[in-house]
Amino acid sequence: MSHYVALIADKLSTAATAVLTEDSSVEVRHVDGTDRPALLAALADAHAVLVRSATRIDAEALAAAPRLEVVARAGVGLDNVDVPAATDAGVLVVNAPSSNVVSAAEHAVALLLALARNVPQAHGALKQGRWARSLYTGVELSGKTLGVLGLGRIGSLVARRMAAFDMRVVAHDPYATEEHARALGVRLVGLDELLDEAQFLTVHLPLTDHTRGLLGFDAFQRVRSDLRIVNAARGGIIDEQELYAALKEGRVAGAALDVYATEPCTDSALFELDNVVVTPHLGASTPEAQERAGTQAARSVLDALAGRPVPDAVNTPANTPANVLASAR
Ligand SMILES: NC(=O)c1ccc[n+]([C@@H]2O[C@H](COP(=O)([O-])OP(=O)(O)OC[C@H]3O[C@@H](n4cnc5c(N)ncnc54)[C@H](O)[C@@H]3O)[C@@H](O)[C@H]2O)c1
Ligand SMILES: O=C(O)CC[C@@H](O)C(=O)O
Repeated sequence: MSHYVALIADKLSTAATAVLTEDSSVEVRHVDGTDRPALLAALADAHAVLVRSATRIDAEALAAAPRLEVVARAGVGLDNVDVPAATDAGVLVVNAPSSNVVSAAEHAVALLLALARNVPQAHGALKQGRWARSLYTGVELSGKTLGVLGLGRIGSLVARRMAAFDMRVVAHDPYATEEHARALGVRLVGLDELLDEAQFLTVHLPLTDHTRGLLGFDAFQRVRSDLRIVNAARGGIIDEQELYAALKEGRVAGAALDVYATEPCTDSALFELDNVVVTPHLGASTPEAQERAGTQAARSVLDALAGRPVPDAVNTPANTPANVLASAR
């Protein structure tokens, strides 16, 4: 009888382990994927590895994993997995594309509201005994223009929610259809128009070679000075030094960030600015999202190891799950 090792390299919901152990041929092992030597050693025996966003599965990790058949990302973003290298190695990559999108969208909305009304700053001041009412005057959302950069799953959920606040929502996404945008009450615009018009801007792009640094010097030169930016997608999409300069010089009014170019991030010049609200990559951190992400990733692992079709496989169609697994065995 086959024996498979499924390596859990980031903290996943216990429901993920429960799903994996439904199959008696699967042995679950754990490793701290941020401990690189430990990860590389543990990968030597692994047939499957399950990660969130902290563990990097790159060419070096794949080379250390001769038995690997599937990498499962318990979440959306795949910037920590080298998908082309996995495909070359005959390793299937899957994610859980809808598992945490509601949590991520709700967190972006929370950041937007916190930013508009200075909630964290006022909360901090009052807890220190300062009744700072005039210092923390906010702005209304109603009637303001929200720019949504990336009208995919999360961007669309945020657009729908913010339209209910009577915001005028425009979006830039070269792959979104007019029909989809119209159904959300959103107007599709070019990137320059979005940057010119937005009073709030929320980023919902994947981090790729095309989106890295997309919001940098040029973008911050053309935006309105009352712009408030929310980024709950990926840190590298915004150039942090350029954002800092724009905030410091009053070319941008505020920013709320959940994600950073390098994580964990505990020491950033941005943290010194009073018009910056920050959270430590919490977008997907709800029990609801984690249970869905963990169980969906685990089910995909079981499907892959059993040679069944894997609906959430990302390195297809050139490498169908069957072909990828056949070449890996
Ligand atoms: N903070 C968190 O915890 C958290 C949680 C989930 C997802 N995320 C991040 O959010 C990202 C978006 O997630 P999603 O589920 O909405 O993904 P998605 O694939 O559904 O949507 C991304 C959208 O971006 C568009 N896009 C791609 N390149 C673009 C470009 N250059 N300009 C404009 N639009 C472009 C795509 O057409 C797509 O519609 C993920 O890739 C992930 O990195 C973060
Ligand atoms: O694993 C996490 O908690 C973050 C996941 C999130 O950034 C994603 O891309 O799905």
